[in-house]
Amino acid sequence: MSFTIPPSPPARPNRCQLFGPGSRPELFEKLASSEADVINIDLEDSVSPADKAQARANTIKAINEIAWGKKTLSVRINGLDTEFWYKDVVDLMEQTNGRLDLIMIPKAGVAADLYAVDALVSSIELARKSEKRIGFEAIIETAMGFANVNAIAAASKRLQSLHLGAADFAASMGMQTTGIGGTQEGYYALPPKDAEGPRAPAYGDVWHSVVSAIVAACRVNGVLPVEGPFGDFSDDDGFVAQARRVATMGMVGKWAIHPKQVALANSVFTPSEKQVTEAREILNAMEEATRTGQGATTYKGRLIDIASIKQAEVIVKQAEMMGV
Ligand SMILES: CC(C)(COP(=O)(O)OP(=O)(O)OC[C@H]1O[C@@H](n2cnc3c(N)ncnc32)[C@H](O)[C@@H]1OP(=O)(O)O)[C@@H](O)C(=O)NCCC(=O)NCCSC(=O)C[C@H](O)C(=O)O
Ligand SMILES: [Mg+2]
Repeated sequence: MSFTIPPSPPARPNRCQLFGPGSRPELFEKLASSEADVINIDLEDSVSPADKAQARANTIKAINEIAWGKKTLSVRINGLDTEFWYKDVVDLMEQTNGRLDLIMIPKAGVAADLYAVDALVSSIELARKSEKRIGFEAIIETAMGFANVNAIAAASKRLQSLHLGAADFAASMGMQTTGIGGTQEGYYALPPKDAEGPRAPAYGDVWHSVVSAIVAACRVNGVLPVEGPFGDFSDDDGFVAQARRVATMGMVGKWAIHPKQVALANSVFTPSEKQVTEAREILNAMEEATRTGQGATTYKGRLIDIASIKQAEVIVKQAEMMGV
């Protein structure tokens, strides 16, 4: 272990974040009554420029009037290159009742993007003598954000989570696809020309490197890593496969852009009974091994050692936080 111990991420469930455009107020009660842990009302790319002011007003009314229960409530503001973002922040903070938990910053490219929003938010909190500190979420969805992900993850004490935005990321990287998340048709390899058997394509995970970079940056800085949207909400199997891949890589949750994706995300990011039982059995086996002076032992025919304790603790801690 390094002498530098990374901070712990926020201890709250973040299995599913359900999005709804601020310009569709008829969805707000449905967001509030969903099973998602986090609700994101969007003022950015799902709202057309002509609707920005109305969407902001709808969102402020909804924050003040709807019973959001125990949900973490977040609003995605407009990008820092627009004329909208400062007013998003000022109006949200000055005209709401303290129920807003997080501000989501899209297309974070450099650490100073978070610094700028932090300065504005801090000034408003000071002026209003607010006891509550607004937290941040930021989206890595540009080549610049990918290149600066470590600095962005360390940029503000307010930062609670970092997200992959697959659609903007693909565009910014110049990727040859219009798919939002999941397996991409063109990203495959073939067996060698002279290999035996049929020459079936093997699809790779085109998001792997950026997911891995986000997870590492988050784990170093005590921030939650979260997977963004999966656009084809008619493809449940594709959603689950993508969610399971990133859960296996260390992400804690995923966005839902349609209500039918909420249960899918919750089921993937809640450890199963089998996983929790196995993790507890590993901890018991290692306790017994330690008692008899061994650092390593076997469990179901495979090696377990002191590192296995840490792996098992990840699952047990998640289960305890989610009450399963
Ligand atoms: C994708 C949608 C536009 C589809 O809307 P709609 O056609 O109304 O869906 P359905 O008819 O299938 O709806 C069935 C029922 O579910 C309710 N509904 C629909 N959507 C939502 C929702 N988001 N939250 C809660 N409830 C919802 C409908 O009202 C129907 O209810 P009922 O009539 O009572 O049965 C729409 O789902 C939508 O707008 N989704 C969110 C879009 C969004 O927020 N996008 C922003 C995030 S993704 C992004 O920005 C990309 C990212 O930044 C990147 O770069 O990757
Ligand atoms: Mg985006």
